[in-house]
Amino acid sequence: MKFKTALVLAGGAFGTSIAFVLSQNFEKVIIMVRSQDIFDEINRGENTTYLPGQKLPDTIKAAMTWDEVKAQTHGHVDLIVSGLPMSAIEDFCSRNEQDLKRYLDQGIPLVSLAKGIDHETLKLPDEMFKAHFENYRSQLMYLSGPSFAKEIVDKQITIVSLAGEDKDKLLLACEMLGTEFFKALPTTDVKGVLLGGALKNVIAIAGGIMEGLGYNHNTRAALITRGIVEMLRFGTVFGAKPETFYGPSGMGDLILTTTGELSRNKSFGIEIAKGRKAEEIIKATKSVVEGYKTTKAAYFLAEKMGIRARIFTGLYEVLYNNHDPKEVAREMMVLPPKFDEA
Ligand SMILES: NC(=O)C1=CN([C@@H]2O[C@H](COP(=O)(O)OP(=O)(O)OC[C@H]3O[C@@H](n4cnc5c(N)ncnc54)[C@H](OP(=O)(O)O)[C@@H]3O)[C@@H](O)[C@H]2O)C=CC1
Ligand SMILES: O=C(CO)COP(=O)(O)O
Repeated sequence: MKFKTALVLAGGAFGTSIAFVLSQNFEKVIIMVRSQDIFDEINRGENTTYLPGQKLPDTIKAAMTWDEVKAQTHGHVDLIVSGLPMSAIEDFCSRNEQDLKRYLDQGIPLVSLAKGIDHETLKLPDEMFKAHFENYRSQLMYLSGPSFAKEIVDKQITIVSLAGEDKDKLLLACEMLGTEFFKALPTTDVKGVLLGGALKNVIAIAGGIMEGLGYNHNTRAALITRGIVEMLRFGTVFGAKPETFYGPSGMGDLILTTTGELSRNKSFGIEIAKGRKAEEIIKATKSVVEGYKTTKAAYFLAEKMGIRARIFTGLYEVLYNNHDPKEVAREMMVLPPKFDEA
C-alpha cells in the first residue's frame, strides 16, 4: 500500500464509496459516523443503509468519536475526506473545529465532496470551509464530477475534477485517490468546479420533472444544452473558467444526472411531476437531495447578481411557489428569441 491512513467524515453513500476508492491505496480507512447503526453496519462490512449490496473490505472501519479515531490511527492521518452534505458542513465544522485543526496542523489535504450552494448564506462549500480553516486554505480541495456512489464501488471507470489552490498538494491528493477505475483531474478553478457540481443538480430536477410529464429525448437534450448556458452565466459572475463547465464537474455531471436513473435529484423531479409536494418528498427520503435547496440559492443568486437564468428561476417557481411546470415550460417556449451574447 502506498499510504497509511485516511479519515472520511460521514458514512453516507458517497463518503462510503470514496472510502472504498481509498482502500485501494491506504492500509486503513476510518469512516467517522454519528449513529450506532451505521457504525455497526460498516464494521460488519456493508453500509446497508446508504450503499446496500456493496461489500466493503475489512480495512475500512468506523469510528464515532475523535478518541476512537486517534486510537485507530495512532494520531497520524495522511488525508481527510469530508462526505458531509451542504446542510451539515457548518454544524460539523463548528462542533469539531479544534479536533480537525489538530489533524490539519500535520499539513495534510482535506477534500470535500459536497455539491451545493447554501440557501441562507449563498456560499459555496469553499467559503464554508474557509470560514473555519482559512489558515489551511492551501490544504482544502473540492471533488466534483460524474460519479454515482454505487457505480464507483462497482469499479465503473469514473473521472472527476479535484479543485484547489496548491498544485503540489492537488497532485498528491490525485495520487491518493487514483486507482485503475477512479481518476481525479487537478484544476485550480475552485469556483468553476463547485458551481458545476451544485448547479447541475438543479437542472437534473428540472429534467426529472420534464421526464415525469412525458417529455423525451429532444426535451432532455434541450435542457442540457440550455442548462449549461445558464450555468456558464453563473460562472462568469464568480470568475470561473468557461472550459471548466465543459469538463467532468460541469457537462459531465449534467449529462450523468439528467440521464442516469440513479440520480436522486432526477428521481425527486419525477415525483414532483406526479403532483407530490417537495417538502413531503424530502421528508420521506433518507438520502440527501442537494438540488432542492440549491434551487432556492440559485434563484436568490440570480436575483442578486442579475443573472439571466430562466430554467433556474422557473424551477424555483415550481418548487417553492407551486407553479405548474407545464405552464412554466410553455412560457419559456413563447418568449421572443434572443441572441445569447446579447
Ligand atoms: N451519492 C452520490 O452518488 C454522490 C454524492 N455527492 C455529494 O456528496 C455529498 C454527500 O452525499 P451522500 O453521501 O450521497 O449523502 P447521503 O444522504 O447518502 O449521506 C449523508 C451523510 O451525511 C451525514 N450527516 C448529515 N448531517 C450530518 C451532521 N450534521 N453531522 C454529521 N454527519 C451528518 C449522514 O449521517 P446520518 O446517517 O447519521 O444522518 C450521512 O452519513 C452531497 O453533497 C452529494 O451531493 C457527490 C457525488 C456523488
Ligand atoms: O452527483 C451525483 C453524481 O455525480 C449524484 O447525483 P444525485 O445526488 O442526483 O444522486
